[in-house]
Amino acid sequence: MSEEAADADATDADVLDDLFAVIEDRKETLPADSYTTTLFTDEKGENLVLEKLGEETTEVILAAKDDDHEELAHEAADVVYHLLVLLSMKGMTLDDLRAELAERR
Ligand SMILES: N=c1c2ncn([C@@H]3O[C@H](COP(=O)(O)OP(=O)(O)OP(=O)(O)O)[C@@H](O)[C@H]3O)c2ncn1[C@@H]1O[C@H](COP(=O)(O)O)[C@@H](O)[C@H]1O
Repeated sequence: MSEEAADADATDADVLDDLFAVIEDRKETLPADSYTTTLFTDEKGENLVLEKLGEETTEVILAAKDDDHEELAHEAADVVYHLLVLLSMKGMTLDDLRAELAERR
């Protein structure tokens, strides 16, 4: 574990659930000035998410090749955020992801 990760507060353990809850709330309430809202309201929103996943995944690969841990964490977070938005768009939840991962243990 990196020093930065080790320093993270214990409550950060819930960060994925918290982020998914925020995404679900944006989908429900559609506040202005929210990037997430634009993804849910733009008629091309799903395509935007899919394009972002492609772009950010490429950036993950480049950061990994450069062995740039800070950039890798940044780009991986972009991928995870857009992946969670995609799951929400499809009416899925983090539990679907957990169930799939758990089946592989
Ligand atoms: N985790 C994220 C998150 N990750 C990425 N993004 C957005 O996704 C977009 C990615 O586009 P870019 O590729 O241009 O990103 P970039 O980082 O500028 O570019 P690169 O560094 O990847 O090259 C940017 O607009 C980012 O702001 C996110 N936008 C929102 N969130 C979370 O969602 C919550 C709700 O945000 P809003 O909907 O904006 O209120 C926030 O509190 C955050 O926790």
